[in-house]
Amino acid sequence: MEIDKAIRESDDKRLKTKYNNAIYVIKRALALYSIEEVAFSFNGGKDSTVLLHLLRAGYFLHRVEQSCSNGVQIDFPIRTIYFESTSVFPEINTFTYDTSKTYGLQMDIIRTDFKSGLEALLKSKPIRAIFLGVRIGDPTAVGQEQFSPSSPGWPPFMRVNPILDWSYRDVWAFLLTCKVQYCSLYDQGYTSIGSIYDTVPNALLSISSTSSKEKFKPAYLLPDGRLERAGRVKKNSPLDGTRSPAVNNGLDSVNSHKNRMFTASIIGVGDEILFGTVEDQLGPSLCKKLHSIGWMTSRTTVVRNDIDSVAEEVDRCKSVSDLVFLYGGVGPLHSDVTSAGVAKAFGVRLAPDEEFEEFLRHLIGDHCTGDRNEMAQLPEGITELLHHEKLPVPLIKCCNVIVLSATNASELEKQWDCLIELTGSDGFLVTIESYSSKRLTTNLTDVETAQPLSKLCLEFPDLYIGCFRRSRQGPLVISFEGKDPSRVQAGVEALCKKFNAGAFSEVN
Ligand SMILES: Cc1cc2nc3c(=O)[nH]c(=O)nc-3n(C[C@H](O)[C@H](O)[C@H](O)COP(=O)(O)O)c2cc1C
Ligand SMILES: Nc1ncnc2c1ncn2[C@@H]1O[C@H](COP(=O)(O)OP(=O)(O)OP(=O)(O)O)[C@@H](O)[C@H]1O
Ligand SMILES: [Mg+2]
Repeated sequence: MEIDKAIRESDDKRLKTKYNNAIYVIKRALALYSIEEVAFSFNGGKDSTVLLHLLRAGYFLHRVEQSCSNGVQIDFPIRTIYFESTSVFPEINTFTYDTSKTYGLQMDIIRTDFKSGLEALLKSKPIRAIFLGVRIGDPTAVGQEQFSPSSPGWPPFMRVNPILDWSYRDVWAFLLTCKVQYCSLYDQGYTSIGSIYDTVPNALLSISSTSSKEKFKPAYLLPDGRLERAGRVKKNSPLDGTRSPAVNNGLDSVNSHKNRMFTASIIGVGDEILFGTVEDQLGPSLCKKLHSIGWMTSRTTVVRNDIDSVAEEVDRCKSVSDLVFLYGGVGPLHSDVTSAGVAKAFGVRLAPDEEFEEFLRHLIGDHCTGDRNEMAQLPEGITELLHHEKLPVPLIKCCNVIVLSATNASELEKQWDCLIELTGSDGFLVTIESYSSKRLTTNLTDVETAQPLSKLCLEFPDLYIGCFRRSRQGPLVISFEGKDPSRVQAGVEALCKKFNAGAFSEVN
């Protein structure tokens, strides 16, 4: 069988592992369901093309194991379904029909929507399981396993996803190693194909050209598979191939809010801090750093090394803060539960991240191999790696949650500087107008100062006016914080006026 042979002869260890796992899933499905009970959902896309050849190989190997085959090539009896729509690219349509002919597929063409098409199909055929080319990173993959029952509201069948854990790079390694045909659009800069209305070539593959027609490199040259959907245009937005929504990443909204208040929450993960064995340096240090760029820390907490404790706190903070910073509990140990807690808070699972794995391999060496590297498991579909040349391993950002791997103040200093550099003046950690502050001390009693201070707070609602003392007997310190230095000064003067001259002195 030519596919099996091509993989066995290849020296790509990773591809072999992915292939063997996918074949295992296919063989289990063929053992669980009869051939009449399975179907293959094929649409001419790259992922379903990979799946077609895996199914051909898997079916062949299944037959060999059952001693039904003498090794001679057999045809492909798995029912194939294609939902043909009027908005499909003609190249995709032609490729799907041509491939069906080449491999003798029994193809059912369905011209209604997925749900009603499947309802009708399942009524007329004994189908119980459908093979799909869904992969981690596809928006529809969230929450799916290799065997996942169809969603509530859909007709009942088993979704079988043999290439769920394949990356973009794995897909291309397979197609090129097996030298199989794929749709011509992938040689013209398309990296993931939807309908003609929502798909353009991936701008990251554009070659600058002097002629009027823009040229693109082939899909397999995309260096970062996480950007495969950068050629998908957001629904309801005009087609614009030069500025993809995936790359823009919501920065416009940050820019337009440059003058508003930004708030952060800080979560430390560490039983040791709670036991009092270790003194927390990172929380206070982060507060200072955030304050220095004009942010307001609205909450700091320390939670136990326990997935639910982390998840509950992240869930609470992520909706009320612009950014949530987490530190502690990062690594491969049993107590390193931070990633799992973040995943749980967002309702996604942990999945292997190939790119992160590569960084860890460079750092740790080959002690941790491929899929078994627990540290390389990150919240699926929501993780962005923040790269900086000074960081041996990128930082992890899941929506508005940033996981810092620092364990002491100097490591934090470095990671913070990288974050600030990375996000520049208009990124997610936008530097806004910093706080201006003044402090006064006084030997007046609390009782004497209380009422005038309350009034002052009403007169200056734009200032934070706080009081603290370093000892019960020592002087009272009154602090003024605000974005407008002249208002801070006015607040200070207004307080001094309420008392005799010399009642207050300014301190740093
Ligand atoms: C055979 C088949 C089965 C599907 N089953 C489900 C399902 O159980 N639940 C669901 O939410 N979507 C299901 N879908 C829809 C897909 O998740 C997804 O919406 C569709 O592939 C369109 O993807 P696109 O928007 O990226 O083009 C199914 C699609 C196909 C073709
Ligand atoms: N119109 C369709 N007809 C049949 N199956 C479909 C259709 N659209 C999607 N599918 C199934 O869903 C899977 C995932 O679709 P998706 O668009 O993510 O992948 P693809 O089309 O194979 O590749 P690409 O990401 O390059 O578009 C497909 O591999 C296929 O199994
Ligand atoms: Mg597609």
